[in-house]
Amino acid sequence: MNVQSIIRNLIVETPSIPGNLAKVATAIGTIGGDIGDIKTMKIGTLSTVRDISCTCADIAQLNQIVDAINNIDDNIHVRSVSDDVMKAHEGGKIHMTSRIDVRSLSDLRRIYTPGVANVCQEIQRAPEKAHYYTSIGNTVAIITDGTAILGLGNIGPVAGMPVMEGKAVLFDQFAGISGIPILLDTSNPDEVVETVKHIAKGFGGILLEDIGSPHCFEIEERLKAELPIPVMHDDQHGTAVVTLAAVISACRYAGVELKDAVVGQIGLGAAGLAICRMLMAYGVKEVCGTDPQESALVRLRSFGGTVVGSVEETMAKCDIVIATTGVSGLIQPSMVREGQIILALSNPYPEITPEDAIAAGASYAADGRLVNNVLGFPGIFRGALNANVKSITYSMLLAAANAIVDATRNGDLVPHPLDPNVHKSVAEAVERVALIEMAHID
Ligand SMILES: NC(=O)c1ccc[n+]([C@@H]2O[C@H](COP(=O)([O-])OP(=O)(O)OC[C@H]3O[C@@H](n4cnc5c(N)ncnc54)[C@H](O)[C@@H]3O)[C@@H](O)[C@H]2O)c1
Ligand SMILES: O=C(O)C[C@H](O)C(=O)O
Ligand SMILES: [Mg+2]
Repeated sequence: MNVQSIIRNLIVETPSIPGNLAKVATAIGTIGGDIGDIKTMKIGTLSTVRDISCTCADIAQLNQIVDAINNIDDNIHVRSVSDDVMKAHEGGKIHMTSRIDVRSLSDLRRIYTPGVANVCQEIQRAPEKAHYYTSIGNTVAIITDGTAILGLGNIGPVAGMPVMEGKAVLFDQFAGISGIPILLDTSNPDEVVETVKHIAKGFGGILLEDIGSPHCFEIEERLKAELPIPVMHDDQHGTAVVTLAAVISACRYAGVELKDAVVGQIGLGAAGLAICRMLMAYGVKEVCGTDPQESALVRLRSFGGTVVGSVEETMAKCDIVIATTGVSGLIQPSMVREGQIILALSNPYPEITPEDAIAAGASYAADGRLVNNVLGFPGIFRGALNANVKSITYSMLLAAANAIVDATRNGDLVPHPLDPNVHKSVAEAVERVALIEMAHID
């Protein structure tokens, strides 16, 4: 499979006779299409209509697949090709809803004027009660300046909104948290910090998302120091937590002692440097990395990592390679060493596909769809909000990584993101550490 790809839905009509779906699947597979979900839309006496989701390398391959299906025989037809990804985004993916029905005048008076005034005054007298009488304690701002949207680069905050809405959907579904996207039209650290500080009162936590390096480091550090609520840059720490979990599992299966392994990081931006730091905090002795930006190398050295000259050198030297560059196809199969563990985490397209890495000799390989911070950030914030903690610490992040490892089924690198247990386990682990740490401070 090509590193880059498109997803389309084929609406296919076949005679209602056994064996036809197999012919369609064979036609798709022979051209190199990857079948996802198949939904049966209609079973008629004469014909059956199915919606077949298909990942293809590009439009040319999609057209070949359509032709191949239409050429099976005169009774099998592709009725239409739809782009369900675009359709799912029509009107946006999120909507603020009320938790209370307003059916009578007394409902109106209870939840709005005049009843609400008493609640306001109660909070005025005892501000900490806002945590109980408003949604603030369960709401997280998802803040971006649009400078590192996935691996698409600096495409601006508005173009990044679909990603932010996606994070809000995941917050809601996996952790019951309201995520509110906030789009900033500045990347200047002073202005970002000032703006976030001015709006922070309405939120129980701040998730920084797809803010590029190096300005993301200063922004996060200052906000953490200056705000009394949890602040976390997802691309740094959410990613580092999930990556550590995946690496721990891969090493167990491969019989490698992680702490003694040589780990190489290709790309030392927000995600890459945080992964390096997390691995070192875990006890890995040798972490090295490469990046064209001198400032990234200076940072790596300051954290105790060593600099490697190039992608080729990193691939040749390291037992475990983690890539977060945003550059699709950067790792050539010829660079892969026998038995290497390779996590090519760039989204939407990895530095090397897991299939190509395994075919080239890697013992374990994954991309950023599988090893994704979706396994981390919802549970981390759930746990932090439950404990009403002021900040998210390294111990909480390590506990989250261990919880992900414990929730991983034997043979897998990480749990399935739709497994509700993983988010619950991460939340409980973070809350437990948060409560212990708060008890020690008190
Ligand atoms: N799977 C996940 O959960 C996850 C999480 C966060 C980020 N990511 C992905 O990681 C990528 C980077 O994200 P980020 O937030 O760290 O961005 P970033 O802009 O902060 O960092 C990217 C870094 O890669 C470096 N780089 C570019 N080309 C390179 C090359 N040829 N060799 C070595 N280094 C190179 C850049 O100089 C930069 O330092 C994106 O594609 C993003 O989607 C994935
Ligand atoms: O958004 C994702 O899929 C993961 C990560 O936050 C990224 O920026 O790639
Ligand atoms: Mg991101």
